[in-house]
Amino acid sequence: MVTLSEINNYKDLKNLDDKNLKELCNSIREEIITVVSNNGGHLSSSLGAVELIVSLLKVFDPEKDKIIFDVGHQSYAYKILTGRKDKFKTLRQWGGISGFPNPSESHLDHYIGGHSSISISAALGYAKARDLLGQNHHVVAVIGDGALINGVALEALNNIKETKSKVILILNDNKMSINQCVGGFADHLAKLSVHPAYTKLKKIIKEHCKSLPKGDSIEKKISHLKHSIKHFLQPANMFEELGISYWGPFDGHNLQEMETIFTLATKYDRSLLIHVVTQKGKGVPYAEEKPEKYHGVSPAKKEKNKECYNIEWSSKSWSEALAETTLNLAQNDPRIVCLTAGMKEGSKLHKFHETFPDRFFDVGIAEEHMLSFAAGLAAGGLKPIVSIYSTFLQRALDQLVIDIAMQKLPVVIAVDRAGLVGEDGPTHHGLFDVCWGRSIPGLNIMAPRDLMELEYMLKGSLNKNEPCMIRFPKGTAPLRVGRGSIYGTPWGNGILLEKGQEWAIITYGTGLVTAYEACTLAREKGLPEPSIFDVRFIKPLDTESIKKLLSDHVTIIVIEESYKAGGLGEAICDIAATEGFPVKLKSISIQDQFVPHGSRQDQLKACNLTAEEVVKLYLAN
Ligand SMILES: Cc1ncc(C[n+]2csc(CCOP(=O)(O)OP(=O)(O)O)c2C)c(N)n1
Ligand SMILES: CC(=O)[C@@H](O)[C@H](O)COP(=O)(O)O
Ligand SMILES: [Mg+2]
Repeated sequence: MVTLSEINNYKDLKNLDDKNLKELCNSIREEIITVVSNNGGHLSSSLGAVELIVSLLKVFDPEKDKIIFDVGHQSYAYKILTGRKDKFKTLRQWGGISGFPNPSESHLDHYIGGHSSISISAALGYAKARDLLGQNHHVVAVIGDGALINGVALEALNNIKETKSKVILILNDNKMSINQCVGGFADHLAKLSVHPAYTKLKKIIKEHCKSLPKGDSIEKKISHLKHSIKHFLQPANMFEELGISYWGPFDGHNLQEMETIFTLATKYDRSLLIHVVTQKGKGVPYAEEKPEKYHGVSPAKKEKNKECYNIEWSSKSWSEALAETTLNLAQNDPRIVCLTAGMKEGSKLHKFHETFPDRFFDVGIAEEHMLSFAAGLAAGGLKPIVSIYSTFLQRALDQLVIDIAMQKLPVVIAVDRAGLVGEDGPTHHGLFDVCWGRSIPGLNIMAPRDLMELEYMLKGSLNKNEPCMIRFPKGTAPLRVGRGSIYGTPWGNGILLEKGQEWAIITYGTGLVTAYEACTLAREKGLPEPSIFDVRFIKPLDTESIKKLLSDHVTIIVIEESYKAGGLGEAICDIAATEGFPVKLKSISIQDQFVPHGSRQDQLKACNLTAEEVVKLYLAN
């Protein structure tokens, strides 16, 4: 029996027959399950793509050919087979290998993964570069049915005919994004999967696939097969209409079938799309049954929130709290509608969907469309709440600026996963929204420090009749941070939570936790305790209160889990410089770097966002 331990890398696949390859696939699955159970990671997609990746690596040579995985959350088998077998146990850990492809990790990762739907564009770029530079290799993009519907992927499909450089697209169709794929494209792919012409074609190909000859006769076989494919491509097919040959659908778990088709694709002279049908979660009954539940698995070791003076933790995540509050508010206001771009699972919006199916819109992975759609809904008189991760909001920056802010439309954007996100790493941190958000005229940006504030800010934003962004992090939400009540603090004002001496911490959101920890540490060390000021509203800023803090303290430390450039620290520096306050102003924020994957604790430490560093900074001259 062949197991992973007998394989060094993909080059060894050449010597394995079908039976051995099947055994190897089982062994790869076992390794993926073992590591993901401990470290967390993207289980269902990776399980579903094992045979696909093994077949790709039998036919293509990644030393020469370029293979680009869309998102890359399905590429664990590729990592294992391309020199990272031993390191795979460090998946997503600090200093270990990334959960996504990354060329800085291996020269066999040809493009960075993390965000979806860019693989066709990247492949087309690689292919055009190859042709203009007179090189000779294959370029393959592997894209899922969920990722395919995004605007970027569709723009790339549209450009293939014009670009005239051959790319091989592999559409991994498992009928799932994170949740079930919905929409016109899903219907089109489903029709292709059952169309009688393709069923007949599949039969012929299966006949051809029974044995793949060597040498000259492969050319004969390919020419025969090509002829058959041409003959049977009659039904309406959007890929064919776009000038891309469509081959499929094939069984994405049938190694022989895929090897033959991929070999044939290498001989074909035009861009083509190979439609393979796979089962998300393949080989593991619980993942097959509930692929959405095992799409992203959390690490076995849960990070605990530290007990801290004046902070009471809840058992809810920020996402759960946002979803619950949205639902409660929607019960009393029929104009409230809720939107997500394929993230119903992570954003915990099931209950809203079930309760108000007509007021819930999952647009699929289509962030740009979602924001313009929300703008239209608001212009039409509704109150849209857009639930989106900070990192994915980057995709729709233009829509936020022009469609929403410039038209002053009352869209509420609930920005989830703001700050460091842990194991998903640099592609998924929400570290930019404050920096670019502050520069957008008329946009209100706020960060609740606890659940009471979240509710207050969501209600207030819905009444404000202006564009509002509410940002909150990944993980558990505090029930209460600092003083119990925010009532009496006017909308837009910051709040002095602790009155200390000599030094003050100015911050928002998760910075409050660090601030309270620093306060506790200062007390333990016999140092003066700081004032703690929560700005609450990052834009517009409560300038008057900040001026008072600047005049009442010798040292000010600004803490923010966001990039320094364009952040709160700079805004306060600006006030201090303009008004000429003779204050020592220091800040701890994210410096000019992409923060690697690992636990959130590892990341906070690496970015100096800890109580120890705050106290150290206070003591430094
Ligand atoms: C721009 C962007 N939006 C959202 C996501 C979150 N996300 C990651 S994988 C995924 C589903 C992708 O579905 P598909 O491409 O079909 O791959 P599958 O998970 O089915 O293997 C989503 C929504 C992302 N990575 N990038
Ligand atoms: C690959 C991807 O983009 C998503 O699956 C993402 O990893 C989800 O993040 P959460 O686990 O924080 O929901
Ligand atoms: Mg899919």
